[in-house]
Amino acid sequence: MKRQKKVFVFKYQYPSSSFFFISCSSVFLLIMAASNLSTLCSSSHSKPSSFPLFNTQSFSVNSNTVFLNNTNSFQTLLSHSTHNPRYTLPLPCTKTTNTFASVNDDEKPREECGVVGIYGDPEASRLCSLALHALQHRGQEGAGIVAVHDNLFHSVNGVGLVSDVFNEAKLSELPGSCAIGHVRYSTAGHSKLVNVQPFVAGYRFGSVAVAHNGNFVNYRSLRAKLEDNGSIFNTTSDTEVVLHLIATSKHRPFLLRVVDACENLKGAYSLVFLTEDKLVAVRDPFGFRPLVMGRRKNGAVVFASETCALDLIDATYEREVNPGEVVVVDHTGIQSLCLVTHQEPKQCIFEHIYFALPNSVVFGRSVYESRRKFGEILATESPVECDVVIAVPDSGVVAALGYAAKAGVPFQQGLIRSHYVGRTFIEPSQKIRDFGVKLKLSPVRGVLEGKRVVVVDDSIVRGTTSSKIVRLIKEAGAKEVHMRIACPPIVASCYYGVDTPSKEELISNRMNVEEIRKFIGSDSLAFLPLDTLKSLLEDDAPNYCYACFSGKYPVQPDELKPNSLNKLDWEDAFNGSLKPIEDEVWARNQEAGNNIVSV
Ligand SMILES: O=P(O)(O)OC[C@H]1O[C@H](OP(=O)(O)OP(=O)(O)O)[C@H](O)[C@@H]1O
Ligand SMILES: NC(=O)CC[C@H](N)C(=O)O
Repeated sequence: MKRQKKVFVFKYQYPSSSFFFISCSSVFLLIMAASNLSTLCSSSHSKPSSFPLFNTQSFSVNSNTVFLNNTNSFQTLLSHSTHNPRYTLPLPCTKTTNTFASVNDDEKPREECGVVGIYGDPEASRLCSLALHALQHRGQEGAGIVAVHDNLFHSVNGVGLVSDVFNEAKLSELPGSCAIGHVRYSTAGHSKLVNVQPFVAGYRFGSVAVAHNGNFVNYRSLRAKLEDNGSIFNTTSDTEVVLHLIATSKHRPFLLRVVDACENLKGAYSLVFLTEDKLVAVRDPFGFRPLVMGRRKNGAVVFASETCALDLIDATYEREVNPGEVVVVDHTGIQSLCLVTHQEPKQCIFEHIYFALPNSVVFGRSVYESRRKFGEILATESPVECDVVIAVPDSGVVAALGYAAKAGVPFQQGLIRSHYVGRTFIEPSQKIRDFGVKLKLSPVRGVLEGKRVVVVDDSIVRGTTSSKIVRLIKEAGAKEVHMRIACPPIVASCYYGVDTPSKEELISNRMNVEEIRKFIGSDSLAFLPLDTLKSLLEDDAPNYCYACFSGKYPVQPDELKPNSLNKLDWEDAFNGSLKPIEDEVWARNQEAGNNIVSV
């Protein structure tokens, strides 16, 4: 039986644009139809609460029943394959190129993926590649771009850095004025070509490409359900489920399929979709991961994970995609829908601490300013007699500048970072990994010798980096080494797109501050207290997720992250459901001592 859609529509009185509010079963949609793009998107940093009031008006979608609703409850409306040859869904209109390069893997918190989408620029794929360069810090495992031209999808992707994957010849294989791109760090599914995004799929009514930043916490159960209904998966990435959900949705048009798919998703997602004629950007109702919108002088609309990508391609920042918002761009203009009623957003504070570039504005705040303040607070709350302040480059630099300024002590470059070693230098064995820090960071003896040194870093995860750094600095002749960490202790794993290790592997979960100090060998150690961090954010404090510092998860993960030491390689095998085997067969196998492990 066809699902009956109950539709609530609100029209916003706004010159040359209309805002509608719709409810599609349990999902509420706010449609903001704009005939005048410049009018619609003229806001500066739009905050969650900046949505205007709505006036009710009947509106019918697909001839279904229309219901009126009260406007007031919405006043505070709030505000993540490339197709590759192994992808076997019907893709009659897709041309694909894969590029292979080296791939690394490590056990640090991995950066976030980065996404970009461009609508209406003849150089769409070139601009996408530039934007991906700007977002490279968010993912270094793989990169890809999908462009659409004359209803044909063209895709280039590969493992490695953007510069490894794209060159002039590759970009010339991506014609068209609309494109999406992705740089990947895996959270679900291993770091292999098959999981490099964007993914492209063909379904009954056309083709769709998707790029995702985030992590679906109900991925395994969704996948199991889809597989039970006959879906055949071609990757081991959580992102693929969204394509199956869209393909199996009974709704039409495409936009409602996206909304229907999102109804089923739990967790973090900043997504960009590309169809033959549309670019769609979606941010989950909690707004865990960032997504901004901008525009180029020629009117081309750009979506990107961070404003630094907009800056690079001369696009003017217009606003954030609000938590729970679906923004659709096509030849008729821009429509905006909202997936749910008011929810307090839970934006990732770690974007400000570590992931984002300091020149970006994330969640309406300057990352540079946040980090500088974190450093200042550390200097105020955890002062120590010292001669020099140094940073662990790169992400500790701005906080160190803040610390030095506040403490009135000179900031110096006591550690030189090799830019030929990636942000996530990886080695499979701990023994070799230990060389990683040494390879990446070299001490400057002249700065450190005989000095009492304050070292500022953004975070301690397992404690590997800190312990190596303290040793390096002491070997360079420092008299004292005082570690200052510009974030609270990380005690819980992230399920929303940050590939932090399991709880058991986090040093702050196993040791108190004094024990960590002894472990890393510093003369003193201080973290930024969580309460202080919250008070710095002032009224915005409730709008952030602190789960990695508190273990309080806004969206409960369906299952706990396995200890990476026990991670199973079959995760990437195409051998059926990834859902834990919980039935009798599993019990029998266990009794029989068969080697089947539930993760
Ligand atoms: O306690 P650990 O497990 O060693 O992880 C913490 C370290 O990892 C990150 O550095 P990374 O090299 O990834 O990033 P960066 O180059 O941006 O500083 C972070 O800045 C810490 O230095
Ligand atoms: N870091 C991310 O945002 C990862 C996106 C997606 N979950 C993947 O593993 O590819």
